[in-house]
Amino acid sequence: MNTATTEATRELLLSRIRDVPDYPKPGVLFKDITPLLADPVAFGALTDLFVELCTRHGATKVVGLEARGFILAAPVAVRAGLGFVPVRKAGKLPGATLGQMYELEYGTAEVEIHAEDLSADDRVMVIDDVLATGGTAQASLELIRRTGAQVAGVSVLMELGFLSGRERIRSALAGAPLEAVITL
Ligand SMILES: O=P(O)(O)OC[C@H]1O[C@H](OP(=O)(O)OP(=O)(O)O)[C@H](O)[C@@H]1O
Ligand SMILES: Nc1ncnc2[nH]cnc12
Repeated sequence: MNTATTEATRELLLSRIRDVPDYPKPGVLFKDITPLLADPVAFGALTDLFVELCTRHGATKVVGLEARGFILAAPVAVRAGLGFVPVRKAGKLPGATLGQMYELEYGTAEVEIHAEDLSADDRVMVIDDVLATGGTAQASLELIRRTGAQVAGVSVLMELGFLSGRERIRSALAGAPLEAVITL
């Protein structure tokens, strides 16, 4: 994130993220963004930051990752004047989909996109709350690549650096930027 992200804004956002130990399972420190969503000043400041990144990187579409990514990405798309496209967990989209499996800590999961929602003319900004292991973002980038669209970047509120998601998605980014407002 560049100098336009003031330290005061970062501090405000960080103060609105609640740590919940041992959720959803023992050993996980869950980063709960509901206090941030409940504060219109903080939510508005984060939306402004993401809009600025969409503009800077020339996005034509905003992709949100289910479910918390939907909440953050939708107001960005509206404010930036761009279309919103959901990447959903498998089995939720009614039309013709592309699907991508990915590995979780234990087992596998799958995400899907409506194939007709993106085309080769699009440059896509992917928005989510957390980059952890990078599995969700990596699968989503692969889906976007398969539609023929370009990736303008991935923007997240929080990067959990110790889980090395940045390294995992490096090749899928193909040179596009990963922007994290807060790195922990
Ligand atoms: O980098 P990763 O290890 O893939 O983890 C990050 C993902 O995990 C969380 O979503 P989750 O699947 O818990 O879904 P939710 O937003 O529906 O709660 C988070 O919102 C990211 O999408
Ligand atoms: N620690 C965490 N907190 C919130 N969301 C997450 N997604 C993956 N790891 C997470």
